[in-house]
Amino acid sequence: MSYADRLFKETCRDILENGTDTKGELVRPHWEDGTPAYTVKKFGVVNRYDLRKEFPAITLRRIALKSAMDEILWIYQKKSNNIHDLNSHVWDSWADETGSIGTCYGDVIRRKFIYKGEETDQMDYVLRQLKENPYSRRIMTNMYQFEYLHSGGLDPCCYSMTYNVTAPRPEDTDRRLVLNAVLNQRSQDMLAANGWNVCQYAILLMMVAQVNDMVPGELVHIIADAHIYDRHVPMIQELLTREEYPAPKVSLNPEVKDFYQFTTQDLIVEDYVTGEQIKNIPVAV
Ligand SMILES: Nc1nc(=O)c2c([nH]1)NC[C@@H]1CN(c3ccc(C(=O)N[C@@H](CCC(=O)O)C(=O)O)cc3)CN21
Ligand SMILES: O=c1ccn([C@H]2C[C@H](O)[C@@H](COP(=O)(O)O)O2)c(=O)[nH]1
Repeated sequence: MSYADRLFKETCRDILENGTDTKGELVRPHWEDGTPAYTVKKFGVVNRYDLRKEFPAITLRRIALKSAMDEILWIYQKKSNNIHDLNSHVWDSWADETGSIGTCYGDVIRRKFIYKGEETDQMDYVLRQLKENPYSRRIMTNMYQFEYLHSGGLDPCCYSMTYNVTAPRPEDTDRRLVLNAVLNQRSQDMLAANGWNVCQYAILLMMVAQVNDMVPGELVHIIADAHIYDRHVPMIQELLTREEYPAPKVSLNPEVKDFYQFTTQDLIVEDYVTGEQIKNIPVAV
């Protein structure tokens, strides 16, 4: 059974049983009808996924893996902040009339800076460090840039990825170096986006590993505020009763050796058996 299902269920149960309620607090998000969107929340959730064992997709309901990858390519490869460059509609509510979500996400990744005399951007910096200096402990992207927050549509939730290379363990038959990462997330909507975010960053780790001829290893997901919105509680309770299936097999077209050449066509998904999709999840804006 999928390990991601177990972790998802454990995290949600923990939030419902031991979390605190924000009801009555001054909360920013609201529902479409203007009602404040309160949550039950848990501070400081840490989930570890080992990509050498299986892909971390929940099977309780289907995660749209190609759309999830498309959004990650939008941020880290196209480095775009315009929803017209995105194939899904998940960001529509946060865009202005030109389609821009402002100075956040891809806009921050795209920004140039000078590193050791050369102009680069955050993603190119990561790719170059992994090639030239793989054992460095300074390989990261960080989208939480205070000087740009005021004109962004939404402060980034998944805001930093720290890449870290380890040697293969004695029992590993694949003797290539292992690429791990810590994903830091300040805020997590468990129903709408937990499964989605985990799969996105697993795919990003797989892409970055492949272009460096490394094995994707552990993804450590650190969530500061893991929450379930009030209107999502019945849907989460129903998900908790669902059957779990084995994790799907997810791989990348092995021909792609350049991070900037990946497309969603290069994602190969096999044996993804899931429970029924939950239609029309209300998203707090
Ligand atoms: N309250 C809230 N929750 C979020 O998850 C969220 C925000 N706000 N603000 C911006 C983005 C948009 N996000 C979203 C919104 C919807 C889906 C969603 O409905 N995903 C569908 C598939 C969508 C598709 O195939 O195009 C799913 O089934 O996972 C995912 C991420 C994550 N973010
Ligand atoms: O990738 C994402 C993007 C957004 N979310 C969720 C987390 C929160 O529920 C909202 C953002 O509201 P804030 O008040 O800015 O925290 O969006 C997510 O889980 N994953």
